[in-house]
Amino acid sequence: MKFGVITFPGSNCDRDVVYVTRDILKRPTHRIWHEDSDLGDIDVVVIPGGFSYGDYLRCGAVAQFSPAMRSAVDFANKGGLVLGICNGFQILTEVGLLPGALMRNRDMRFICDRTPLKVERTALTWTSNYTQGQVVTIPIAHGEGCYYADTDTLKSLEDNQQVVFRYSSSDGTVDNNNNPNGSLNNIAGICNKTGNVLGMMPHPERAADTRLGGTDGLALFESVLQSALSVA
Ligand SMILES: N[C@@H](CCC(=O)O)C(=O)O
Repeated sequence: MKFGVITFPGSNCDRDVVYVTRDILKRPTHRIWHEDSDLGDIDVVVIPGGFSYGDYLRCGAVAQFSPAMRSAVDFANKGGLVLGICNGFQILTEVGLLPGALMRNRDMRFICDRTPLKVERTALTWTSNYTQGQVVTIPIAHGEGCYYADTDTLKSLEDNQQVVFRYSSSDGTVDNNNNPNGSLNNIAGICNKTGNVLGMMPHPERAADTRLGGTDGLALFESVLQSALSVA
């Protein structure tokens, strides 16, 4: 399984993802500059966190027009696996691969923390190595992470089981006291209807090495590898 990681001016988590896929998981990893429309021979595109194009206008608004993102949209529409982390999730909503929007955090402040997340769906390429309802601890770092969607969209996300991660307490309680940024329904990550596109505000790549304080995020990348093995 080969990974491709897009870098925009202002990305700051691209190397962290490369460290996980190339150095920890030992998988071929191709770095894709935002001006490249050729993604190369890859199986998974990762859109990393950061402040693409300085977060001007709003997070992800400019990145949606980059040649690499236009190719990533084609790739996703053909069934390719696309993961957007934090700024990557914001970009995925901007290009329309995922519904809804990420707005300013409820308290209007940038949050940098570690937060418990409840895994809501494991019948997915991205999460098969977790258990249903498992609570994992993953870092968050964002100013615009408050997930919003209109009532119909929210209902359809819930009905189709597209909510993959929710902010929770460490015992798995999902409520307003355990919602760092005010996201509707405590949504921390969603997938598209077909499940090949996942966007999440927390950073699994920052929880993939014991030296960084935890490995709860590594299972996400291992799930993807597992799915490739079971298909092969
Ligand atoms: N630019 C984003 C996210 C930062 C990141 O991706 O780590 C924000 O402040 O909301």
